Formats: sequence, C-alpha cells, structure tokens
Amino acid sequence: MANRPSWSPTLPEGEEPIIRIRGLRNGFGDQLVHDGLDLDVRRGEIIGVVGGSGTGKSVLMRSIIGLQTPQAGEVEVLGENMIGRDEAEAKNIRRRWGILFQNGALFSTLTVAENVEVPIREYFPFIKPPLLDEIASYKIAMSGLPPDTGEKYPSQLSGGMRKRAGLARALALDPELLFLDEPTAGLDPIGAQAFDELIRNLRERLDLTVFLITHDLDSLYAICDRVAVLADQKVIAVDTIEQLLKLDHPWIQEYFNGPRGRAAAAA
Ligand SMILES: Nc1ncnc2c1ncn2[C@@H]1O[C@H](COP(=O)(O)OP(=O)(O)OP(=O)(O)O)[C@@H](O)[C@H]1O
Repeated sequence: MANRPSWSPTLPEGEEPIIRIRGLRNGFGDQLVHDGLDLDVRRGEIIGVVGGSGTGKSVLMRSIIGLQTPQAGEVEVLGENMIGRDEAEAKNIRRRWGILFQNGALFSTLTVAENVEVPIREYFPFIKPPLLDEIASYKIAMSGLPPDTGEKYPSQLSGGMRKRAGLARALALDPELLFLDEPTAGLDPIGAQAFDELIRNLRERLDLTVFLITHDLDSLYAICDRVAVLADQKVIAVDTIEQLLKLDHPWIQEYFNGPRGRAAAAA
C-alpha cells in the first residue's frame, strides 16, 4: 500500500509475520485494557514493547501465549491461530517458544539443571538422564552461566544468575520465538548490559525472534530493531526509535525525549 506509514503496527501486504494480532480486545470488569489492537511481529526481529504502567503489556503477552482469552480479536503465532485451540494442539504450538517471566519463575525446590529439564521431560519423556543432563548443561552454558550452576538451587543464585537460569530453561526446547518480560528489571546497569548482549548474541546464533517487554531505555536502544508503543488501548506505532521520535504523540515524546530517554540515546 502506497500510503502505509513506516510506523504502522501491521506489516506491508505480502510479508508474513511470526505473530499477527488483529482487533484484540481485553478487559477486566469495567476496565478495557485493549480495544482494536493490531500488531505484526517480523520473523527474526527483536521487538521491544513499551507503554506506561498498566497499559497492558503483560496482558498482551499473555494473550499471545494463550494464558489470557481475549474478549475479541485474532491472534496467530507461527502461522497458527491461538484462540480456542484444544489443549493438545496448544501444547504442540507452545513448545515452539520460550518464555522468561518477570521473576524468573523457577521452581525453588529443583536445581537449575532440573529446572531446565522440566520442559524437556514434558515433551520428550523418553530422553534419559545422561542425555537430559547434557542438554541442560549445554543450555546453562549458552546462557552464560558457569558449569557448576546446574547443581545449585535458585536461592543460591544472584538475581542476574536467576534470570540467566530462567533463560536457560526458556531455551530448553530450541524455541523459534522468545518472550521476555522485563528481563533486566532489578539488575545493576552492568548486569543489564551483559544480559542485553547475551540476548543479541543468542538471536544471531539461534535465529530467534524476540518479543521483549521492557521499561529499560538502554535495552531498547541497544538491542531492539523496532519498538511497539502501547497507549490508548492499542499499539499506536511500531518503528525504530529514530522514526518514533518523529511522531507527535505526547507519551512517545515524553518517554524517548525526556531526560532518561536522551541519556540512553547518548550512551
Ligand atoms: N487477571 C487480572 N484481573 C484483573 N485485572 C487485571 C488482570 N491482569 C491485568 N489486569 C489489569 O490490566 C491492566 C494491564 O495490566 P498489565 O499487567 O498488562 O500492565 P503492564 O503494561 O504490563 O504494566 P506494568 O508496566 O506496570 O507491568 C492493569 O490495570 C491491571 O490491573
């Protein structure tokens, strides 16, 4: 379409998105969180999702991964419709992505290696311990953790290491798509930067698409190909930060052009 602006939340016709959302509506009681939300995520990109607190970033992610049934709209992931699928079908689709929840969501009574093995055991029950341990060690190393981390319990790890352990588990099934909910929240700037670099490297090595919810302006500048802005119950724009800055929306201007945004841009 000749008139499609670069910041459109939907891709040009003919380009097949890895996530396709149309007309999404979510609400709780009287509160409408999303209304008529459209979004396309391009295969292979790192897309950042930003928006004020309570604008529905997590609810959007939950709608995509099937943890929240929308009131209306279409959600397709990896070419599969996600709404109204039976459990067996949904399970088959779920194994093609990995998720790192905000708090890591590790099982505290299991070691890191056992945590990483949980999804592998669920989907491939015939894989026996020596191979399971080998796969877990590989994922732990891939997440930048020292080899002895596998034997440790989550409570014995620093916050940054717990995030990496959660990432190792998210990578357990060789996902095509990785969902990260505020992965650098609570990390010091050096830890956050190292985590960003890890994500960027993994994307290159594993051909991942990354859906990244974050408030971290440094991460947005450092690793995101495009950024989706949630406001007014929709994704109001998706583009590079440079292009978003040209838009005359008050939240976008305040967020990216405020003191923190300018400092992140200058870094
Ligand atoms: N299960 C639920 N029941 C009722 N309200 C909910 C539920 N889940 C989310 N909400 C509401 O939906 C709105 C969007 O929540 P969500 O967690 O997606 O926001 P967010 O953009 O991720 O916010 P933050 O940046 O603060 O994490 C909030 O007002 C929240 O209170």
